[in-house]
Amino acid sequence: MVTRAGAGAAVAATAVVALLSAALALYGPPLDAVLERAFSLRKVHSVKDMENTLQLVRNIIPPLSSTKHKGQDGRIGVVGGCQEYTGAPYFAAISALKVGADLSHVFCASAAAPVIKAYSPELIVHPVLDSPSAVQEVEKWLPRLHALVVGPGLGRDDALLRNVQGILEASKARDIPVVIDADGLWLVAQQPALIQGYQKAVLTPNHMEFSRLYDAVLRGPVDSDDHHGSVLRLSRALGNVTVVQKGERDILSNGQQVLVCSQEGSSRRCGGQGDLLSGSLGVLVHWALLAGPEKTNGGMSDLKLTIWGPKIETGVQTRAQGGCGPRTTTPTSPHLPLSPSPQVQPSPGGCIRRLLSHQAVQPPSLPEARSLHHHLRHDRRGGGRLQQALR
Ligand SMILES: NC(=O)C1=CN([C@@H]2O[C@H](COP(=O)(O)OP(=O)(O)OC[C@H]3O[C@@H](n4cnc5c(N)ncnc54)[C@H](O)[C@@H]3O)[C@@H](O)[C@H]2O)[C@@H](O)CC1
Ligand SMILES: Nc1ncnc2c1ncn2[C@@H]1O[C@H](COP(=O)(O)OP(=O)(O)OP(=O)(O)O)[C@@H](O)[C@H]1O
Ligand SMILES: [Mg+2]
Repeated sequence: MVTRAGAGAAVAATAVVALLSAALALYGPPLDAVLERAFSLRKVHSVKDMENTLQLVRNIIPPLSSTKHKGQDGRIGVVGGCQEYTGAPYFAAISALKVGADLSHVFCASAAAPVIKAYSPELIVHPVLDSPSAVQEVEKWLPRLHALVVGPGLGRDDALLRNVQGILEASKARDIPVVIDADGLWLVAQQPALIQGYQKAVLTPNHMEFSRLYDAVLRGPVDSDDHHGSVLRLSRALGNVTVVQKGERDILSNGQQVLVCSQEGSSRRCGGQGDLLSGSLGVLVHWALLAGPEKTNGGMSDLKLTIWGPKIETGVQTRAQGGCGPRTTTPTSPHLPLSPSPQVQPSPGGCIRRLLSHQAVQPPSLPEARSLHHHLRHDRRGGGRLQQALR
């Protein structure tokens, strides 16, 4: 069971800094009291650092206003929930509401529906995923949803996976952003073509899911000496979809840039923390896309920050080189030179939006990507082609 502190820390340790706004949305002021509780088992983070980062995220949070109508700030659908797993879809769907969505739907197998309904009156639970007309049933709702989170608690039943395949196809046809997690990633590993080149897809693999997906797509093991490059390669091989590899440091890439979040989080490794992330991300991806260039200062090249957390990692494309990296790629100080000037400093939403709506380079085809992977693994002399790409 994810404890409150674990949940807060999991949120705060996410790969997508925009999720930090969840800390704000979940707990409201005073933030320092909340962060103190979230990090109570370890030295308390300087709220000042977190505050600076949060300031960047606020740009994409839609303001509350009496002129809005129900659902306007986010209607999110979670596709998952089966006989065995009812917690994961609940965690994902309730996180979407806690972060700030107005409505949260769960499309699950009939056996899971009464259980998830019992967890919360706030969730709109549709027991359709194991129905022969599952795709049509979900398709009816797609015009009313802003984003989907596919996979939490889905399980690996072939019939369910086939239905989810149809739901993904229908979502792509409507240009709906999709966050794919958990057993949704199991499906993508079986059929990478399902999301190939769909740049409004965000994949959120954990360690195991990343290895599985990497092996399925690039036909070889992850290069454990080159995490950044591995995430970049996988993103490129899938046509520049955004990949968020969760871990002690979360590594994100859209096949062009690599972002790293090393913000310290919970040391608990309990089940459900990834579900919190995927549900929260469903809302924030929608908000980041909605925010528009004026709120996220357009493209990557304007971004000064790419690393959120106490350390600057090397190997990240520098800002000068058109990336969103910090002004330097060598560690300059243990702490980020956080000198936000909001009107200049675009929000990390810019990174998210940029990651999601960048003008993609022509990604290599799958065979090309596989041969690049092969060369890189066997061409350790003075930086292979990927290292060139990262410079
Ligand atoms: N309460 C619930 O209903 C929960 C349901 N869950 C669902 O369970 C299904 C399977 O998810 P899992 O995450 O268990 O499956 P994974 O395929 O990610 O994990 C398989 C095995 O790998 C191990 N593993 C995970 N991370 C590892 C790491 N960093 N290093 C080494 N080994 C690692 C795990 O112990 C697990 O036994 C998904 O659909 C997921 O959504 C989980 O989200 C957890 C909570
Ligand atoms: N070793 C670690 N140290 C610190 N934080 C971690 C570590 N591994 C993962 N995290 C953080 O925990 C969160 C969940 O990651 P995790 O790998 O547990 O996902 P998951 O296995 O998909 O979880 P779930 O049980 O919900 O499926 C992420 O935000 C990630 O940043
Ligand atoms: Mg998971």
